[in-house]
Amino acid sequence: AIYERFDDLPTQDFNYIIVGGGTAGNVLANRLTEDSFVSVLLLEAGASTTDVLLSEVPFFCSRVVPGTPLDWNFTTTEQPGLKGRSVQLPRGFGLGGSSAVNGMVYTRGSSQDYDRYAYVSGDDAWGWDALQPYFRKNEHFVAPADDHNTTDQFNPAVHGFNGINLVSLPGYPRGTDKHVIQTTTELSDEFPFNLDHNSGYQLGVGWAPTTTGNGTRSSSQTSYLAPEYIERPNLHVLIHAHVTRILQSRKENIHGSPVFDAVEFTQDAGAPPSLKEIILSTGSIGTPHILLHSGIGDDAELATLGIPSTLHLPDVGKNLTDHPGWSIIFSVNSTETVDSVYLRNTTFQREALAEWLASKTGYLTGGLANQIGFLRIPEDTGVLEDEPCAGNETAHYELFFNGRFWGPVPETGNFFRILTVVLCPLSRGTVTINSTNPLDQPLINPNYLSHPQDVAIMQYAAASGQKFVTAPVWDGYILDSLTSTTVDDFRNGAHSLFHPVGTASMSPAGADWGVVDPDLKLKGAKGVRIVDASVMPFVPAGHTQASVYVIAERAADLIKPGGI
Ligand SMILES: Cc1cc2nc3c(=O)[nH]c(=O)nc-3n(C[C@H](O)[C@H](O)[C@H](O)COP(=O)(O)OP(=O)(O)OC[C@H]3O[C@@H](n4cnc5c(N)ncnc54)[C@H](O)[C@@H]3O)c2cc1C
Repeated sequence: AIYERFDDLPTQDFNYIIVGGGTAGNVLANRLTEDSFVSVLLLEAGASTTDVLLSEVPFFCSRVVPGTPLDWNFTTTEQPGLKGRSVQLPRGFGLGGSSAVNGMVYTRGSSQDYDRYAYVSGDDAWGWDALQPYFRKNEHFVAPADDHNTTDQFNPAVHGFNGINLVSLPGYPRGTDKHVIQTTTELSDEFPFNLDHNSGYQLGVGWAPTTTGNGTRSSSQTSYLAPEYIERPNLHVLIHAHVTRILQSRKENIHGSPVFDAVEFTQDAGAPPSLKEIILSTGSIGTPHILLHSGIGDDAELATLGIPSTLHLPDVGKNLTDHPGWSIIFSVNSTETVDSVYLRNTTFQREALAEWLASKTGYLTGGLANQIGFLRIPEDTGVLEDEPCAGNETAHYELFFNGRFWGPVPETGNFFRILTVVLCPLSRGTVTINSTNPLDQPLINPNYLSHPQDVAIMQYAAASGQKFVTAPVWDGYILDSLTSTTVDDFRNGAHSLFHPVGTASMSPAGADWGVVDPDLKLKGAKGVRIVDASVMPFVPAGHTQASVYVIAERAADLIKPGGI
């Protein structure tokens, strides 16, 4: 059940304490409590997010964050690569975590992304083939909200139909669907059609599935904590519990490793013990934040703040990697755009909401975009000095086709937008702290566009987006390009795609770098595992939630007694 106060919990004996009821944390809460003899406490700083309309309605995903009660409201430090701007880095605050506020795009990346995780961590079980059962345990593919024929839009052979998390194809047509798909025929060399990006072979342009089902968002709360699971007597979810540190109630074990066996949090509850393990699932920002305040990080850096070191792990908070994105915008000769159909039409807004509330159908079942492209920069262009991606079938950049203006919509005009994304950035940043108060925000410095090759890829991607709309099908539709593709322009306009990873990265067992071993145990310590986006050593060439779900599904098997 879900509790608001620690004192109301029916027990204080737990086998596992999971910190963070987000994307990964709820998978673990579900899977570990499949064994009725295992007792789990899940601590979440925010509240429940089911029944929050902004989260439930797919179309509202662009409004649910930033700057709402469902957001941690993080901003980055001033970014030299973005002309000194600091940019918003929303993270979901509440059960479901970022899966309750994200853009819902369901992409797994390329098979090579996972094979690189296996190679870098020294554990073949993180490879694409080995993870297939876990993708299927997660995914429950369902028909789109409008029940249209999806034969040419995905390959059922690569999807899971019996998992827990709902995934489906776009549930409402967009005015540019035909244009985007026809471009894959007219400019097939550069923009080939890909029936299913989630097959492991991601290159090309195709339809974009989302974590939706029955016209509604599927978050890790609506799925993994659905009523049949949350009612388990061995699953205890405590909300409004902001964890500040993990603690050692004993000094160290016989091998000299520190044992972390208790957590401190904002409800005045003392420090409940965790009998077997503490699992940190607080995400790429929250996890290093808690570790650093617990004295786990670089000794010297912690000493400058006067935080006593409990474990010298210099890589905590390092290796922060995120996807930068930038939109190119075109004015178009059509009133069938999101701007005209919805954003400026308050009558239709009311009607669409009424339809969604009555039947979970209609315009508001649509997400951000119906199509997406994963593309590579040809070698002979000379743009790239080194291969930044996991392999030669992994995309360097993404084009995300979204029929609306970005930002406050001008009073007149109709627009088509292509979001361009650098998928394998070489820029690296940090999450650090500059205060001893764990309730203060951390310093988040993703160092966007600090590596020259990222800049070159973004420029190529923007030019590629311009090229896309030169296919004959766009004749008479595109009126004007409103964005130039100079480096100055996108340094002024680029932003986060909200995919931070890498701040508690996996490395081989025994390696003197990284933060967790391939079994996700905190290096050099006992009693702590990390299961969230922070453990990924590289950001996958896709949106990150599918990777987080699959990591959590495998982690559950690693954690279960006799786990594989
Ligand atoms: C606005 C936005 C749009 C995105 N769009 C997409 C998309 O379209 N497709 C996609 O694949 N990915 C997308 N992502 C990224 C994706 O959602 C994340 O990579 C993924 O959900 C991260 O999962 P996680 O488990 O690591 O962290 P989260 O899901 O963020 O979970 C962390 C949880 O821990 C809790 N927590 C944190 N600190 C504490 C603490 N100290 N004490 C207690 N609880 C704490 C948080 O409240 C949260 O519930 C988006 C993300 C955002 C924010």
